[in-house]
Amino acid sequence: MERWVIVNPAAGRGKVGRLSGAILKAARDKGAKAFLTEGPGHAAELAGKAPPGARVVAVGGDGTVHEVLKGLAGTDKTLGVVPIGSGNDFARMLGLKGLPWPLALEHALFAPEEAVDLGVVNGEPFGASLGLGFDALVAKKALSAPPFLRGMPRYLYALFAVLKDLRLPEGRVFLDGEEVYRGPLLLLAAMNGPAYGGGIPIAPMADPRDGRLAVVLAGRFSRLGVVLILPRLLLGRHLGHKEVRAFSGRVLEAHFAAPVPAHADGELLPEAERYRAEIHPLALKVVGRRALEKGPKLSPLGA
Ligand SMILES: Nc1ncnc2c1ncn2[C@@H]1O[C@H](COP(=O)(O)OP(=O)(O)OP(=O)(O)O)[C@@H](O)[C@H]1O
Repeated sequence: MERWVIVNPAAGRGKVGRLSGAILKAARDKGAKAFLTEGPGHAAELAGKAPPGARVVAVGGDGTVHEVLKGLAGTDKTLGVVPIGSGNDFARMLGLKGLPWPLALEHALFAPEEAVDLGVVNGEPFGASLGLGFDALVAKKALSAPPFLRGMPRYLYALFAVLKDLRLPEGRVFLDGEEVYRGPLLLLAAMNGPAYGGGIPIAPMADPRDGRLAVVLAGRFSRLGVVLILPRLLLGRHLGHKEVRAFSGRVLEAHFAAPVPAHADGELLPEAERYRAEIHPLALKVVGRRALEKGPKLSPLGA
């Protein structure tokens, strides 16, 4: 089996760039082919070129994972992850968050594989999360924030800029063909894993192996309502709010009168008036923690 390692030097706010020499060397020493990405889109291109049956390891954050996933989805290649991004929600979903990179690399290259569900939205695969509306708008706004703002201050700037002009789109939401909501929509999340945005537990009940999307819908919210629910959201205690509903299903459709922004694994999608998301049960081969924990011998990762 060929093993490929794809390293995004821009991930982790420069951290991967600083470590990239050591990571490429470690990967090659272990018999893998290792590549440094040259810009957005390159990781997907590389992953697409890996031979059938290959194991392809994404080194970076959720954006890197998302790109590699695009190059692998629908093939028999396996996705491994070395989480060193600023958002590592896919790795969190697989139980790999927090591993030091040398251990994570060893694990991604050699641990047994397992299968998780694969999300697809408007034809594009996603691993952990899909978000429509408010959160995608904040991510979009963050792109145009002043360059001196980085990390959390950048997102806070974007959050308040979006809140200032908050206008909720009217939407219709269908789950497995049945209309489940019609009205103003703050956000709609269709989740494979529990968290997005670097650990925000929007769908604590999500299970990436249940063949279903965990859907969380936030309907009519005022500006103050958004500010007040944020702390609850960060603690995963938002599901009891009267304007928040949770569902689960295989096919989610959302229709709007005008294009609404969306993100998949934190990467912005082309804006659309209609979204169709579906789950493909156990369609993605990954190297997670689970196969190892269930297996006969425990590795040092068990520590
Ligand atoms: N060589 C490169 N130079 C610049 N950007 C790159 C390069 N390779 C990949 N990218 C882009 O880097 C972006 C961020 O990657 P990723 O999400 O993995 O890291 P991150 O640290 O979690 O970043 P962010 O906080 O911006 O999401 C991706 O959107 C990807 O397209």
